[in-house]
Amino acid sequence: MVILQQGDHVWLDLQTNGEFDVPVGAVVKLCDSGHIQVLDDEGNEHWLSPQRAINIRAMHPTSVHGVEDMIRLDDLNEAGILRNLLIRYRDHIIYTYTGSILVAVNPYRLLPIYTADQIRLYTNKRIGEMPPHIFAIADNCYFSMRRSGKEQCCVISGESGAGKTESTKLILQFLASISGQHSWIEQQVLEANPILEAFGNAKTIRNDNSSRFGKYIEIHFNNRGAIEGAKIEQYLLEKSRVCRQAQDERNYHIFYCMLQGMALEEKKKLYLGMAEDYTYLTMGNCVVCDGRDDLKEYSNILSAMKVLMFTDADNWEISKLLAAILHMGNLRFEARTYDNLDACGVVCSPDLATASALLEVFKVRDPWLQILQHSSISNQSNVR
Ligand SMILES: Nc1ncnc2c1ncn2[C@@H]1O[C@H](COP(=O)(O)OP(=O)(O)OP(=O)(O)O)[C@@H](O)[C@H]1O
Repeated sequence: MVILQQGDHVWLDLQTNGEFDVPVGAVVKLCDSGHIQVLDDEGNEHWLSPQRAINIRAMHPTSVHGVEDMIRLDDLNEAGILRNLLIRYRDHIIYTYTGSILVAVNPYRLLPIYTADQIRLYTNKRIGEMPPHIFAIADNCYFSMRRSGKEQCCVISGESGAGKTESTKLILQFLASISGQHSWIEQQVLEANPILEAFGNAKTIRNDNSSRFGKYIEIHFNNRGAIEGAKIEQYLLEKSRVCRQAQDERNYHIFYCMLQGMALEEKKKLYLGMAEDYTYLTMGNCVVCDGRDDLKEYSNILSAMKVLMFTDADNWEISKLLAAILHMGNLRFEARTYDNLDACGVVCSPDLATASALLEVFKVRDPWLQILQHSSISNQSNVR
C-alpha cells in the first residue's frame, strides 16, 4: 500500500484503453478521508476514491525532475521515458541521452544552441562532459575517427517530421566547422543539401519540408582530419509524387521554385505559366506552402548549383526536363481502337508538341503521333 502526502509525485494509470495508454505523472494535491486529489502532467485534476487508489504508484525521485541520461532512470519504462522527455522539453531542453544514443525532440522553432560558440564548447569533449547535444555526437564521431583511424557511422532515425534532415545538417555543419579548412570542398558538401531538398523534398501534411527519399552520406577525411570529399547515395525516392499528390500536399519543391523564381524570358522559352496551370502541381489543392519562400529558395538552388559546378547548359537542360514533365501532366487521353485492339490516344493539344519539343523526341511516323504535327507550337526548331 502506498501512503501518500500532499506534494508527492505519483504515476497515475488512467486505463483509458486508448491507443496511447501509458501512465502519466501526477502530483498529489490533497489527501482527504481516503480520497486523493491529483493534478496530472497535462493539467487535469482527478479525484480518486480509496478503491481507485490502486491505480497510482509512487514515482522514483529520478523521474521527478528528469535526468540527462535516461539510463539513470529508476522507472525505466515507456511512461518514465516519455515523462523525462516531456519535462525537459518544457524547460526548452530538446536533447537527452540514453547511453550513447541521443534522443532529440523537435522544438519547431529556432533555439540559440547552434552558434559558433556552442561548436567550440562541444569540440573535443567526452560524451557526458557537456549537456546532451547533437554536436556532442558529431564531436564523438570525429575524434573517435581521428584517434582510432577507423570509420564511424551515425544512424539518424525517427518518424516523418521528427527532425532527421535538420539533425543531419547540424552534424555536417559541425564537421565542416571543426575539420577547420573552410575549403571549397566543405562548401560543396554543405551546398549539396539545397539541391537534394529541392528535387527530393516536398510539403506533406506532416512536414512542410519532408524528404521523400532516404540517404546515406559518406564524408571522407584526409590524414589531417580535413574534409576531402563526400558521397551521397539516395534510396527509394517517392517517384509517384511527380504525378500524384494527396490532398494538402505538394509536388517536389523545385517545380514551384522554378515557376516563382525563373526569369520571364526563360519561362517564355519553356512555355511555362504559373503553378495553378499544371495538373501535376495542383492535385493536392495547395500550391503555396506557408513559411517557405519559393522565390528565395530558387535563387539559393541556383547558387548551390554554381558551387557544385553545374554549368549554365546543365541548368538549362534540367529546366527543360522539368518543364516537359509539367506539360506532359496536362496531356489528356482518349479511348481508341487500334488494329482491333482497345487502346488509347493522346488528345491533340499544344502541351504535347511543347513537351516533345522540350524533350527533343523524334516525330514517329505513327498515325497516333501524327497529331504532333498539327499541334500549335511556334518554336518547332527543336523538334527533330
Ligand atoms: N533542431 C531543430 N531546431 C528547430 N527546428 C527544427 C529542428 N529539427 C526540426 N525542426 C523543424 O521541424 C521541421 C521538420 O524537420 P525535418 O524536416 O528535419 O524532419 P524529418 O525527420 O527529416 O522529416 P521527413 O522524414 O518527413 O523528411 C523542420 O523543417 C524544422 O522546421
